Amino acid sequence: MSMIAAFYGGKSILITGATGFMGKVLMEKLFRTSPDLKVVYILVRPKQGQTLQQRVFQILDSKLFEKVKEVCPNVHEKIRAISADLNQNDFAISKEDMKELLSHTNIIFHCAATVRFDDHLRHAVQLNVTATQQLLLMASQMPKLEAFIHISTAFSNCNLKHIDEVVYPCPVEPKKIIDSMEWLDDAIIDEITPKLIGDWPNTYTYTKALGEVVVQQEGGNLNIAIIRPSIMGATWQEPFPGWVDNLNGPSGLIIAAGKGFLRSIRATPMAVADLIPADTVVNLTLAVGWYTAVHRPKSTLVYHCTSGNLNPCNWGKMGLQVLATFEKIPFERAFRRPNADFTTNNITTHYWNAVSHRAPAIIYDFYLRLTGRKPRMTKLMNRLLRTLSMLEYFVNRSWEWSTYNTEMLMSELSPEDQRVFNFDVRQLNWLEYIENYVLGVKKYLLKEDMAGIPEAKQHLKRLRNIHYLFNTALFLIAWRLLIARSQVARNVWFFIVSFCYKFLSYFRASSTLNV
Ligand SMILES: CCCCCCCCCCCCCCCCCCCCCCCC(=O)SCCNC(=O)CCNC(=O)[C@H](O)C(C)(C)COP(=O)(O)OP(=O)(O)OC[C@H]1O[C@@H](n2cnc3c(N)ncnc32)[C@H](O)[C@@H]1OP(=O)(O)O
Ligand SMILES: NC(=O)C1=CN([C@@H]2O[C@H](COP(=O)(O)OP(=O)(O)OC[C@H]3O[C@@H](n4cnc5c(N)ncnc54)[C@H](OP(=O)(O)O)[C@@H]3O)[C@@H](O)[C@H]2O)C=CC1
Repeated sequence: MSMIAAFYGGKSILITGATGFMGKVLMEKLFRTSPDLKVVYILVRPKQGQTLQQRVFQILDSKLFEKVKEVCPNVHEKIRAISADLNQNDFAISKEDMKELLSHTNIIFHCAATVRFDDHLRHAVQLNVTATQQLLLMASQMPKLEAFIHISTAFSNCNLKHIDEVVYPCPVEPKKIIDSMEWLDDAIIDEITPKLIGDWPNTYTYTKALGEVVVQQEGGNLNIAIIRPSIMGATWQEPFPGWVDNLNGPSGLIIAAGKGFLRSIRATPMAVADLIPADTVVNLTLAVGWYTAVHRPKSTLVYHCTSGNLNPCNWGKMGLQVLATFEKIPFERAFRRPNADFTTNNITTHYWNAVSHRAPAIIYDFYLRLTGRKPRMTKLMNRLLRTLSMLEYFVNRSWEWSTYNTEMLMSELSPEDQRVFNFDVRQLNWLEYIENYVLGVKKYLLKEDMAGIPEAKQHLKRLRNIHYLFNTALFLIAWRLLIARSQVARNVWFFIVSFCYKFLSYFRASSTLNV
């Protein structure tokens, strides 16, 4: 019997960010392994015209929850969606709901965050720092609370090269940042943001670092742990391989490459691609929840959930495997044949951006205009280039994350728990994982049918022919223009033609003699 699964039985668990990528995988695993848990409270905001209940039903109706519905048929009764907005005071939770949360919650998993790299500092601070502070305050009023698990990111200290499982101080105290956000206006915040974030690459990583300091400073007597996943990718094994439902991290770029929009990316092939499957993160999170509640470590432990030091894969290997998978499992209606490459310096990056990204977009938009349609490719390409520029920081560097606490925890688990809550990335086969990832992107993100693969392959063949035809025509036109203008080119041309003629004549003569 799994001790961890048994631990969550009968418990009341509060999850923030349950509607997000990680939150859904976390809820799924909790219900599948501990169907006898008492209740999962989730803090949800109404969104896109959907009520809370509609959002919950949509999640439960997805393929991700198919197995859960078999093991825990009354799962919908065990999820209690609480209307909350983490940007508001007291999260805008009603008095009754707050009372219920405070009196019943046993474990908190705090996953909610803004993960946008370009978020305005005020908003990023509100969600990633102030909301964490408020949640800690709530937690301190929960008499039955056994553990508070805060999800951070391995990149919260990406301004360092070697990162230990400790909370690092920030140059400016989080309290001062929170206070200043209250009275500074947006224009001034915009102006001081680069100075405040210093050598952090964006407001996301910076505010996640501040969030950790808040957890450490204001955790009081709570049993707290911090988990730092690296780049969370599709699921590895559970509930099935390849599940992913948003464009963050590599997923959006896999689509862009598979559809033929992305042709080159400024990345260092040898840099470590520190991906970590979402189910691995969730397994570690649940194990940490159990360990923190049962063993009550004296200080706040930080756990790195990374792959680089145990089972490294680099961007070069990952890119090649992604491309190889497109050969077997192409995406439908590609714009061009998938054929991306890595560039390593500014000049080649600008060159390929002009030739492989902007020029085809302009030509295609011209064609759309000619055929009476609205041009859209240049806009899409500009967005892609903006996204690439934001991600570049992470694909041109390698970090070392120590994983002592994570390995210590692994050794504390029973063999059964090591199996059920496996977070040992040494067992991960990257090639297989990446292939399943690409397949998952096709099935669950693009919602493409596998039956369409033969047609997708045909389409790629047509694109290849168009490509050859286009290149040949371009070459002939350029050559014709050159011959018309340059005596040297004409001489070269006559030399080649006469050489070919002589070669053919010799070949014909010798084959006649042989006969
Ligand atoms: C040798 C052969 C080589 C071949 C290579 C080819 C294969 C390619 C494989 C992949 C290789 C490299 C992948 C590198 C990925 C590295 C990621 C590193 C990240 C590490 C960070 C730390 C991890 C974390 O802690 S948190 C999670 C990370 N957070 C994110 O990823 C968020 C990033 N996104 C943003 O910040 C924004 O969305 C932004 C700034 C990118 C775009 O903002 P904007 O306002 O312009 O647009 P949106 O409104 O957000 O969206 C507009 C539009 O774009 C779509 N979109 C959104 N995000 C992405 C994306 N990441 N990629 C592609 N497209 C994206 C979005 O859906 C919208 O589409 P619509 O159609 O308009 O709805
Ligand atoms: N994805 C990754 O690669 C990595 C993620 N992490 C961390 O893991 C955690 C989960 O990330 P992930 O699941 O990918 O993120 P998502 O963007 O998928 O999910 C974010 C969640 O936060 C919720 N949220 C955002 N704003 C509010 C608000 N004002 N009120 C209530 N809820 C809100 C979202 O709700 P809604 O659905 O309403 O928008 C959503 O449920 C984050 O803490 C992130 O920093 C760490 C490393 C890597």
